[in-house]
Amino acid sequence: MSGIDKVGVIGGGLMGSGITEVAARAGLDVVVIEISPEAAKAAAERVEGSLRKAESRGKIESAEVTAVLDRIRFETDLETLADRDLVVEAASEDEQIKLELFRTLGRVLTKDDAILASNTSSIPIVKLGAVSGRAHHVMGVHFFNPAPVMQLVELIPSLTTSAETLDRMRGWVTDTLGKQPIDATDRAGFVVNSLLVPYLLSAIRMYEAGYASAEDIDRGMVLGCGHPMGPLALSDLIGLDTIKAIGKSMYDEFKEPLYSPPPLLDRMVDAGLLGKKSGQGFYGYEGR
Ligand SMILES: C[C@H](O)CC(=O)SCCNC(=O)CCNC(=O)[C@H](O)C(C)(C)COP(=O)(O)OP(=O)(O)OC[C@H]1O[C@@H](n2cnc3c(N)ncnc32)[C@H](O)[C@@H]1OP(=O)(O)O
Repeated sequence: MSGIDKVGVIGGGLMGSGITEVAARAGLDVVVIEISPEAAKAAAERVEGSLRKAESRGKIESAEVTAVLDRIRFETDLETLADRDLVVEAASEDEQIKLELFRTLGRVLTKDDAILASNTSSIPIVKLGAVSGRAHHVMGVHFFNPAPVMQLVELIPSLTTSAETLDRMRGWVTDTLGKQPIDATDRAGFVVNSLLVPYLLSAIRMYEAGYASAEDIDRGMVLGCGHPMGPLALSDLIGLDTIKAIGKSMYDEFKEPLYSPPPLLDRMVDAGLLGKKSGQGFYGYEGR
């Protein structure tokens, strides 16, 4: 057994709310930290909205929705995480923000063997471990969007993560959450984003160059390759700011031009066109 019963999640955005839902549905007590009461309220609505959708699809009973929601608390003070067995950081993909969080969390957690995990897709885990002062207990645990639906979790130990921490996280992901892990090394992009992000950026470049319409690029990959959604719709789902941040981290690490965010992506992020979460990306989502 992983011995992980009390979980903290930093950030209730797309990924944080999904991870919260997954953990609470597995019967765990979850505290979510947001930056303001307003953001905490939005995170609570996100989790409830997803549970109601699952309920409407017959994936979960109504009584269980209430029980799951009762297992989640939304807070704004990191100190409320003191008694947690595991904290999963799912803040925005910004190295400075994450470093500051790990510095603070390393001090806040009171249990000697408490694990600090990051859902980062591209920031070096070893750096987060170093600033936390408890590097043996720090690793990456990378979920996929939408977390309640996607089966995969990447496990990323750094050079300083202990074997025991990795074993406990593998047990948690497999036995408690019922997800399927793969192991990755601490390199920007890990396994999946190293393959996925250049593909998404290539689709954006193709659209930018006027090769084809967004709809036809997406239909091409859905109908021609059997993907559940096309690359531009998937970019909107992930969030264009997130894709830009991941591409930039990967480019910084490898200097591989395919990872470099194209100008159209920069401009869309500057304009606040972030995809589904902002209501507009390559497609419009108002009222959807
Ligand atoms: C960038 C990051 O670092 C890494 C990433 O996250 S990369 C992104 C990875 N994600 C992807 O590639 C997503 C690709 N897209 C897909 O798989 C699908 O299009 C999708 C799952 C997003 C949506 O599929 P679609 O069929 O249109 O949606 P929907 O019918 O609402 O839901 C799909 C299934 O999930 C279920 N579901 C939805 N919400 C749920 C929830 N909260 N809990 C449980 N099940 C849920 C639905 O009931 C449905 O199940 P069914 O097929 O048995 O009825």
